[in-house]
Amino acid sequence: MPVPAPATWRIALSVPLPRLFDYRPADGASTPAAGCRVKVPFGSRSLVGFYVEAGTAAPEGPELRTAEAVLDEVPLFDPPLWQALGWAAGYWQRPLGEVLATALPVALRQGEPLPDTRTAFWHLTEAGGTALAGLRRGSRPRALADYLAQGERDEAALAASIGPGWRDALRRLEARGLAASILRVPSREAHAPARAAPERSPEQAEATAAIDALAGRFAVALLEGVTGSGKTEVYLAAIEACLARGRQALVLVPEIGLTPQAIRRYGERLPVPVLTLHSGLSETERAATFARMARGEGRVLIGTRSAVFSPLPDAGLIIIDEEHDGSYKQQDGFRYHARDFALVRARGLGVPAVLGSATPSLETLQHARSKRYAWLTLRERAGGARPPRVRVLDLRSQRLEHGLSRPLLDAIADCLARGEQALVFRNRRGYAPVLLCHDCGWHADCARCDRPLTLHGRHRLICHHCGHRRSVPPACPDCGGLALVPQGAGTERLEEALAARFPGVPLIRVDRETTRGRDALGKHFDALGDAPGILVGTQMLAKGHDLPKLTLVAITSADEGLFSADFRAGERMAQLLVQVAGRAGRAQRPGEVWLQTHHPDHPLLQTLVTRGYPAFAEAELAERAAAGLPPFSHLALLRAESPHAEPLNAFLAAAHALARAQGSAEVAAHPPMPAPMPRRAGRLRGQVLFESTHRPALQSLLRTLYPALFDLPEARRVRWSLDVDPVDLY
Ligand SMILES: Nc1ncnc2c1ncn2[C@@H]1O[C@H](COP(=O)(O)OP(=O)(O)OP(=O)(O)O)[C@@H](O)[C@H]1O
Ligand SMILES: [Zn+2]
Repeated sequence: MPVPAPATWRIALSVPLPRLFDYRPADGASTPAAGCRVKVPFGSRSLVGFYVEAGTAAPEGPELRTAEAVLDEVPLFDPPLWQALGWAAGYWQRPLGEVLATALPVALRQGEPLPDTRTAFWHLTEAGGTALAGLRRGSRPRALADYLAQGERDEAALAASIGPGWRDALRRLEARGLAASILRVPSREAHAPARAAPERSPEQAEATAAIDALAGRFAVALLEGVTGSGKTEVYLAAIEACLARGRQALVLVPEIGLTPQAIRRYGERLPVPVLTLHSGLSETERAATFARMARGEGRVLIGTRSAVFSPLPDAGLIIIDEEHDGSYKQQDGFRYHARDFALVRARGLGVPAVLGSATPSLETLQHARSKRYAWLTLRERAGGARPPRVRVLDLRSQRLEHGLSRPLLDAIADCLARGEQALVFRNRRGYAPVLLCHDCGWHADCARCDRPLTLHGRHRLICHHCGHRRSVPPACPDCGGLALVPQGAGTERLEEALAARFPGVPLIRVDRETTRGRDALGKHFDALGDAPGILVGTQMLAKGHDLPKLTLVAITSADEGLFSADFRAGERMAQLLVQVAGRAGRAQRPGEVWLQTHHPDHPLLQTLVTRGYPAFAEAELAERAAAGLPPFSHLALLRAESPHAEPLNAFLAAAHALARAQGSAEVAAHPPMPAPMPRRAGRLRGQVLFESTHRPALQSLLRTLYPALFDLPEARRVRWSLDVDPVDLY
């Protein structure tokens, strides 16, 4: 008689292997629900994994180890989230355990319990009521007792009312038995918002009504509104309506967009506390936010990319602001796209999603054109502001002072004289992008990347690709000449030149060097205030900022991206130019945009300047359609790198052969190629591109190819990764 195969638990672990792991059930434990965390032995370690399903052990299989403990009674993932994450692992080709771990705050990933999210509420005890009159007038304990006599208060309210020293005073009352606290969940009752909404424009009202009409079912709306058109007002109105229906709202914003100013704006206008999730939070705070959302205590969550994994048990609405923004795509590990995953979640939850942008991605536009998305537009700026006037400055006939032309410098002088602010945009940090020998043409390259080193200050050369640093050589290493000259201008050089030209004028540089850490950007803006001054910086300045005194935007070079090999370079450049230009003249005073270029007749620039982003996007979509590029085809990119050519080529050839052997007529597997940047940090880089007009065909190929790649002996000798829907081909 055959022995019945022993039952096993199949566990997803966060290890780079595309499979589940079998364990014997933990002693005395009943079978957990799918998604519960389980502690299991793995090698010499103990790991936290996720129960997926029951299995049976193969009779001839290896001896199974026993699971150590089940950590959850109820899984941390609710069923729609669990399902969406399973889908994500399949779609973006990543081991389920890694995907599940990514979706959790680190503390929960490591097995901590869902944190207690109750708050201490303080009240006066009976003894406190009696003793109140005897407390010294004007003392802090007395003020505190008077305040508590009005009713129970949480600690935030005490801090706000009493000010510094409140905690000490409270401790003294507590020690004497005059005050006591209880822990409970803050009530969900709505309060009156601190600030009223402005009167909505007819366009804003129309968009709001259209979003409202989608409530209660899955639908996607593209809100295409020119810069400064008041998209945030539309989001706020939609969130209010969602809250009124008793539902939760999730708002995703780009990394740089979640400034304290933006958070305050939502907080002041909504009738509930707003939770946030961003890189500035501690792990404890992240876990608490997760718990608050999971328990339904949190009603509105605003966060960057990873907030898309938040539990939403009462979901009503998902908003993705600046949907075109590159920071929504995770560029390593589990390479998901938060916008796309947000839409998958909305579908699973049966709620509408709103994608907002002044410069929608071509993918999103194509969905709107083909009527899969509702298409809402705001054509006018809010509050009577006018669109900025754009001037193209032909650099071919101009002498440049450190990258700045005379007419531009004059315009900045006029702007300052009017008491207004100017923004000088250059998407290159450092002093100069190249250090050149004037005598022989030698230039300083990174020995590990074969790309020019960027000059920082006057003495340091830094590789922006691998971080390699060295000092400027005293003479040209090739010819011994002493004429080493910086070529081109980065933000540092512009700052120096502007400071020399406009002495005494407040000047603030905004780039990765000067703007690190939480709210560094907000501090820069505060320092500038409303006084006349100049901002000079990189794309950090392009996103969503609203500075009423800013009337002049100077784009010092519009030429990058015009001739790039990357098919998305034009789209990206157009988005960047329109967004940075959109910072000008957002309040009463009209704005002007100066665009310096050596290619004033370039069709891309011409279309953008004379007919705007929508016309540019139409033209670009037509070209993509003709060339069979996304969004009219779908890509997946297999990348690999190695210090040596032989293992790299062997792996790519084997992977390519494997794909060919699977033979899908609908998917093109292009032959192995060097990456657009063929060497980086001393490693050779290559890739195989898969392409299909039929997404399911591509997915079906990847489903078999991905696990098979792990089994290739060649795979062990290289670093490799698979990127589904890559946004850049580097
Ligand atoms: N109906 C309105 N009446 C008056 N002012 C408004 C109205 N709606 C929005 N505003 C103001 O207009 C400015 C621009 O609004 P908002 O920042 O929402 O624009 P946006 O569409 O998000 O722009 P961008 O895409 O450039 O970031 C803000 O200062 C906002 O307070
Ligand atoms: Zn380098």
